Amino acid sequence: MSGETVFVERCKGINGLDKVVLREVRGSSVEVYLYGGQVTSWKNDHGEELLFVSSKATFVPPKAIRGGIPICFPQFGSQGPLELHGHVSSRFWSIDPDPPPVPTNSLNKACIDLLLEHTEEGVKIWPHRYEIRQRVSLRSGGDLMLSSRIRNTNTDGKSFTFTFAYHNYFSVSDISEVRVEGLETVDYLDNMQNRKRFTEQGDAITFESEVDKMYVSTPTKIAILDHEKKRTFVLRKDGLPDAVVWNPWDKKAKAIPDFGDDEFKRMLCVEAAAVEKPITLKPGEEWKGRQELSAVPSSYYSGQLDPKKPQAQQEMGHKKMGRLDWQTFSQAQSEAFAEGEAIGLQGMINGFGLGQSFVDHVSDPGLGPSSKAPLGQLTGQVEDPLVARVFELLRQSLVSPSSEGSSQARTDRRQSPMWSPPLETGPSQRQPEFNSEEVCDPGIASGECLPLVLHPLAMEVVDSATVGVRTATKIFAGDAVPDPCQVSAWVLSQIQEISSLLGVSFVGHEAEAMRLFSAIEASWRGGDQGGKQLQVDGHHGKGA
Ligand SMILES: O=P(O)(O)OC[C@H]1O[C@H](O)[C@H](O)[C@@H](O)[C@@H]1O
Repeated sequence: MSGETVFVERCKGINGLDKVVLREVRGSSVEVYLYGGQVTSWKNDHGEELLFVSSKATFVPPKAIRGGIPICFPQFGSQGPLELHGHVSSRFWSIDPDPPPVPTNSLNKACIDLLLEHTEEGVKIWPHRYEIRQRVSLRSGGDLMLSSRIRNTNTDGKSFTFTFAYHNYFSVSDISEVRVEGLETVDYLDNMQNRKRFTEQGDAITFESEVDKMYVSTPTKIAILDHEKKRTFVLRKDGLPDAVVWNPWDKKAKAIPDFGDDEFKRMLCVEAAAVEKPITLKPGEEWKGRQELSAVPSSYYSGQLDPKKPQAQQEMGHKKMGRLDWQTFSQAQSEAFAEGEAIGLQGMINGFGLGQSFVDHVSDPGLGPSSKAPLGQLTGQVEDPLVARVFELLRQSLVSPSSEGSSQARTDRRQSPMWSPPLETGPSQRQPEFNSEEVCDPGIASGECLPLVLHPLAMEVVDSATVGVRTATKIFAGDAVPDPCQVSAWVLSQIQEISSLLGVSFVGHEAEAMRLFSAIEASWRGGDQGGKQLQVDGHHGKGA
């Protein structure tokens, strides 16, 4: 690959409307129209479109763009006196000249901050003054993050109340092949029955007719599984307690002018929302909400299986994955999570090709003990060979020296050459079969916890030349600085990423860390598990 990636580019889109394109080195991209402040495209590193935009979308103001991610504010749906979904998706946003600071350790290079303020015209319709700041970030693993801040700028002392949604239109292969997980047993208000309240049944949601439901107080994570595409979208949200699920189906589709008659088959809206309990802001107050979207191969998703489906069918779509419970994390991790940084852990795990199988459990921040105590406990059963293998690699790399017997063992390991041959990860070395009874470690089988004693995050800023990679987090020190000719840029970046996202330093564990990530990389490059091949720029450590 030649040429530098332009992470953020402003250009003209359909009908000459201004848009901003975000790119990430591995090839993912996002497009955001200033009209509506609306994301209209999110592509993965294979260039596949992940969002639905109708072929009949007009891209002509004042009509909102049909598809992508419209913002609903100050009113969701028809819940109030305003036009459906409020008015901000038919307004021209600007690029925020004074955006909130980006965290110094952030790995997001592709990010744009948009701003929308009330207009005096608008005040006649909704008598309030406000400011909405929206950050759209394309994270290093290809995840799409939207975060919004809404401020009441009324000067007359009046509070205002609003509802809000990210009206996500996901692109799916065929709606009859899709199911949504995470909303089972959750209460919903059915928009098709005057918002009457029901409780969702215990099964994952599938689609056979029109659906327009507002699920209230949902879990923070919802998965949309597309069997045919073998793709799972994961929606994570914060500050947005509710979720709307909408598909117009055939009849309603025909009645929507900017929507193709058959397009209901290829889309599903699962919207992160605050609708049941409207939010009130006093003058000067600010509300924050955000969502992160990931798209991962379904074969790596650890979602609950539908007990009603025949086993053969389940295996076609979803391999049963291991359950890992990472019960505690360092304080740094908890704090990072609170700051919204740890959510990116998913991107890192996706980088391993594990999709949700670790994230499901790892991303629960837990409440770490003091940072002097073992930082984590990893227990569980591992049923998938690839997950088992990486799990084992992780365990080997992160395992406490004390659990390996003597401090001599640790010293020996530390004196081993920086570049140890990668652990064997070829097909013949993988555990051939795991059944539900088998586990990769006897300690895990008996439910014993493995203490992880990586050091708490060393937040010291070191000179980028010293670490050989661009980072503000101390990862390597002194003689342990790796020779970039010996490990790939991907390995360095993953070490960097896991270090900052987990809130740990690898000092004292450099060789194991490099061995671990190199082995994972080698495994991916060998890729006989249906995992995609890594696409690594500057393989020999030239950096991206
Ligand atoms: O046609 P729109 O204004 O874009 O609204 C499309 C749909 O959005 C939401 O999902 C609402 O719950 C639906 O009631 C509405 O029909």
